[in-house]
Amino acid sequence: MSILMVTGTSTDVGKTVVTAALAAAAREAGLSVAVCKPAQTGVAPGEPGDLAEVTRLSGVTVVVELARYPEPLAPDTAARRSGLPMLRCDDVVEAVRGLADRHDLVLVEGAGGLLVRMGAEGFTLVDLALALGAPAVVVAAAGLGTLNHTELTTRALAAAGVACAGAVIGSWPDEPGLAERCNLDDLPAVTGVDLAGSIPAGSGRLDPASFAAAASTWFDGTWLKATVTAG
Ligand SMILES: Nc1ncnc2c1ncn2[C@@H]1O[C@H](COP(=O)(O)OP(=O)(O)OP(=O)(O)O)[C@@H](O)[C@H]1O
Ligand SMILES: C[C@H](N)[C@H](N)CCCCCC(=O)O
Ligand SMILES: [Mg+2]
Repeated sequence: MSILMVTGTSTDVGKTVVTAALAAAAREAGLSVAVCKPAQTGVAPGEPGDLAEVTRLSGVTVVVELARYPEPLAPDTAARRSGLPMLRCDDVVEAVRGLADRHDLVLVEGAGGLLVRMGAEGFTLVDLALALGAPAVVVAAAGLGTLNHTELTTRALAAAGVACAGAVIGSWPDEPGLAERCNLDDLPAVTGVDLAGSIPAGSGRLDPASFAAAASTWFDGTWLKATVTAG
């Protein structure tokens, strides 16, 4: 079994779409996959959140959300304002380990960027990754500004002792501009981590069968086999 954390340089950068693509690729490779979204914010009770999108796109149905808060904020802030209980790091670790006992691959999607406070004592995805002994994939934007944001994130992972499994561009434009084209070389150069793939813009709007069939092609094949489908 293996656990892979999915973080990003910020919110709205494509973590959920990348999580769905990784889940679809692993499922297509015959692995049993589970996905955990510890803290969902900005979604009302009963409304579809990130995990509904992961299931819709990848077909993976073993999905676990541990806390949900209505306001679109950092989970600890949203919890305080809602009066709902804060998520606890130990509870997330226990839940993910339980999934890992029963599945080949567990994907854990953070909320927002790497250092967003997810709950009690201000724990972050870094704390979860350390407790689980799991590497993290960093989902990054494609264009101008991503070099700084991505290197900040990979340096924070390195400083904390969390292995970075690679970077993935969450939404690659149909017509990449100058910065996007340069970033394909500059991102691995400045971060020191592999650019493991990129998800074509609009992929989230594909029908599930097309998404699942294409997902594995969006990643470097060697990386995918070593990091994801090896199980
Ligand atoms: N490759 C893509 N194709 C289509 N839509 C995309 C793609 N990447 C991102 N999006 C869209 O951009 C928005 C933000 O993406 P996404 O939900 O994956 O961000 P996120 O990093 O998971 O955010 P959060 O921090 O809330 O979890 C969504 O509406 C999503 O559908
Ligand atoms: C609401 C949003 N979609 C995410 N779920 C939470 C993003 C928190 C970002 C906090 C911050 O970095 O300012
Ligand atoms: Mg998301």
